[in-house]
Amino acid sequence: MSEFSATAPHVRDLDAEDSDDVVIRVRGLRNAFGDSVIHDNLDLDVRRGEILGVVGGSGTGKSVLMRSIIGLQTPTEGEIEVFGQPTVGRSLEETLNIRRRWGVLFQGGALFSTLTVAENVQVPLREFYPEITGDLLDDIASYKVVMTGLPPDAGPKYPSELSGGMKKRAGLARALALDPELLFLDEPTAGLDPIGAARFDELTRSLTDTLGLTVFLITHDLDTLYAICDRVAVLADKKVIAIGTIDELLALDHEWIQEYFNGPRGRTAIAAQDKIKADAGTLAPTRADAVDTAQETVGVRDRSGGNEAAERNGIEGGGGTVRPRDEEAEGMRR
Ligand SMILES: Nc1ncnc2c1ncn2[C@@H]1O[C@H](COP(=O)(O)OP(=O)(O)OP(=O)(O)O)[C@@H](O)[C@H]1O
Repeated sequence: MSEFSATAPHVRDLDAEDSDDVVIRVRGLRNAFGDSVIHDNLDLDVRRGEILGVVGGSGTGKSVLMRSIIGLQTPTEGEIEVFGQPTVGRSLEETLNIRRRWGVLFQGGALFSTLTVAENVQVPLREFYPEITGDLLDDIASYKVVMTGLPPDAGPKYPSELSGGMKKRAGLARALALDPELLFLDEPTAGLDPIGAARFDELTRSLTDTLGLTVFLITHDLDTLYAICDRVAVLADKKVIAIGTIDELLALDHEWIQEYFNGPRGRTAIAAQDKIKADAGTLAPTRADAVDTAQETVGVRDRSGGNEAAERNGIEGGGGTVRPRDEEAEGMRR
C-alpha cells in the first residue's frame, strides 16, 4: 500500500463548503509547545447538525485541537471561526456570546468534586445567566440531570458517589446546561464497559437529533464511530489528513486509515453494527452481545483502545474514581 502524502486531497474540498452550514471553521492552525510542533497548517470544517468523530493516534493533538477551538489553548498561528465569528486572539469577554452557545464534556467529566451533581450543572448557568436564581436554577438543573438519563436523586450526590457512567452523564448534563447548539465531547466512552458505552452513544445520538446539536467528538472507540458519527476526521502528520464518512475513508489508500478502520478491531465494530441492525432491537442491550459475537467471528478479544487512553488519564471504569484535570474543571468557569 502506498504512503499517503501530506498533500493528499481531503475526501471533500473544504472551500466548497457552504459557510452557513459550517459551525466550526479552522484554517492554517499551528500549535507548538517549545520545539514540539503539534499542528501545522491544519484545516477543518464541522458542519451544522453533524456528529463529527475526530480520530488519530495517541498524541496527534486531538485534545489540543479541541482546546484551541474552545479557547483554552492559544494557537501559534491560524484562524478559528465558531458560528461565523473569529475566536483566536479575542478575550473571554469578547467571546461570551459564542461560549454560551456551546457545551463541553472533558475527558473524565472534569466535575468539581466539592459540588453536587446539581451544583455542577448550575456552574455555567450561574456564570452566564447570574439573574437566574432560586427555584428556577434548581428546576433547570433537575431537568438536565433527568435529560441525561440520571435518576432524579442523583442531583444531590457528589461525584465520588457516582459510577463512571453516571459521572459521564453528569458531565453531559452540565455541558447541556445552557441549551447549547454545539457540543464538544472528549473521549466520552473511555473507561466505560461496552453496555455503558453503547448507552452513552445512544444518548448522544438521540440528544443530537432531538435538540438539533452539532457534535465534535474525540474518540478512540470504533464502535462509537460506526454507531453514531456522520463523518470522521483523521488527524495525522500534524493536520487533518482526511475527512468523510467511514465508507469514504475506507476508499482511501492510506496505511493508517486502512489499519485503523479495516483492522481486526474495525471489522469487529462493523460486525457488531451489522448484528445490531439485523436484531433491529434496542442498541444498548444488544451491542455488548454483538461485540462478543463479532470478536469471536474475527478472533479478537480485546477492544481496549479507549481504555488505554482512559488509564493514562486516570479514569477507571465502573464505580472507579475519576480525577478531573483541575484546569479543565476550572475551564467551566471561564
Ligand atoms: N500544555 C501542554 N504543554 C506541553 N505539551 C502539551 C500540552 N498539552 C498537550 N501537549 C502535548 O501535545 C501533544 C498532543 O496532546 P493531545 O492531548 O492533544 O493528544 P491526543 O491526540 O488527544 O492524545 P490521546 O489520544 O492520547 O488523548 C502531546 O504530545 C502532549 O504531550
